[in-house]
Amino acid sequence: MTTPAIGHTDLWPAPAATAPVDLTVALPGSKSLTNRALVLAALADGPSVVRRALRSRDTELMARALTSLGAVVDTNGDDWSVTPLATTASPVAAEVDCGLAGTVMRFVPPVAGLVNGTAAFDGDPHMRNRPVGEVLVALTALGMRIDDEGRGSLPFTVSGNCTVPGGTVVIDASASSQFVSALLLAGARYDHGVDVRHDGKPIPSLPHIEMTIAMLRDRGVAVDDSDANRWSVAPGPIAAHDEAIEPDLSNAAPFLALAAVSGGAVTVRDWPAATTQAGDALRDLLAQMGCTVEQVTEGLRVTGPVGGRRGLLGIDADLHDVGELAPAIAALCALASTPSHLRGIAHIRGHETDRLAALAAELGGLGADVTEHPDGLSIRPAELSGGVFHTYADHRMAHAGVIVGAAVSGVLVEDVATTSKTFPDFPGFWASLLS
Ligand SMILES: O=C(O)C1=C[C@@H](OP(=O)(O)O)[C@@H](O)[C@H](O)C1
Ligand SMILES: C=C(OP(=O)(O)O)C(=O)O
Repeated sequence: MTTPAIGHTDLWPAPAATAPVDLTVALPGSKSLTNRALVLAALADGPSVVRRALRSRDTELMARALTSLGAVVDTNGDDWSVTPLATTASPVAAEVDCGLAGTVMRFVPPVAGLVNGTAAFDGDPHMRNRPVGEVLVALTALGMRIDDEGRGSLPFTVSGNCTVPGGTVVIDASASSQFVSALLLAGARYDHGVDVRHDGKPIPSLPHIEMTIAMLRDRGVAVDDSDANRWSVAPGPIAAHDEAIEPDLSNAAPFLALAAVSGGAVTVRDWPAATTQAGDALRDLLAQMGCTVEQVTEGLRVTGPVGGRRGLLGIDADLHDVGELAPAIAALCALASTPSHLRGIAHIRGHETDRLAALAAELGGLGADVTEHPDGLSIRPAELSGGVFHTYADHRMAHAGVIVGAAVSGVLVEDVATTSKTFPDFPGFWASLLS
């Protein structure tokens, strides 16, 4: 496999955890919940509030995208108020910067068909490689006008005329669950709703589709998901709704990993008792790796094994449903005392970078014994040493780098600022915990 191109050169000395930590952290809100809440608020039948919204690059790009289509999103403060799009307003000529946000590139085009005007989509250089063609073909079949010059990727233009016929569409969503979520989020606003069927290899990241369905139902939208690989959204209004955003449980991974590698304890405040977030799987994954995981009054408390990384166990895990956890888990596997096999994650080659190639290259570069497979990684115990950990503009690669750096001295994480995609001032917060 080829190693992705390396873009930035700033090197950040990752702080080491020289003793077992004992920390309680409050984490920023979920990217997935914030961006869904913003899209649904823009399509709703009245004003909504997104409480404790995540303020990060992905969510600010989403707010800007919806604003350019005619919604009003007030991002001052922690609670963001949203006035929905007015479909009869004078024509828009929007330019939508997707950055490197899959949720913006996939969730906003289905909305753009409902406005009067055009929306030109583009993003960061790597965004042109991330898959979106299935969404564009589906939207065309549902009655929207899209011009991508046959590329099936960014850049493309959506021309909307306030109504979308909708109906039945068959897609292959094996590259990303976001293809399905995208069509469901806006589908109630199409004349005939939307009936999405998947035909292809199994869809990854299914909890994210559950999240989409739950949020639609919270807003009074009828969704039939009784058949496998088929979702039907009835046409009708999307009720205005105030949503309190849960902490981002996937972004909890590096913090809980600190407990695992140092043999200390970390409590993440306000861990929800029930959630659709994929990051909730960390409870089970970390327990399998030898950590003690308890729900306490303040939140979720993880205590690392005695001896820290020396007592950390490898894991054989299918991460198909929770691929966004793979970089952090792979970093822990590289520090563990027994072998690991991470499977079912071919799709993460289409994430912010080819994460399997990047993890093999960067963990391997620090001495880890990693074999890259078409759909995963095998990682055997090895002595790691310091060095440069490249991040490929991928926030979760940076998380993997700082996890290794907490356990191994001399790790330099390149472009740690890329964490701003989903976390405000991650390096400042991380360093404050280890100073
Ligand atoms: O819908 C969402 O909010 C997400 C879905 C998943 O995408 P894939 O299905 O492409 O893995 C996940 O990895 C991503 O971080 C967020
Ligand atoms: C895959 C991810 O992001 P995106 O929403 O850009 O797909 C991620 O955050 O791990």
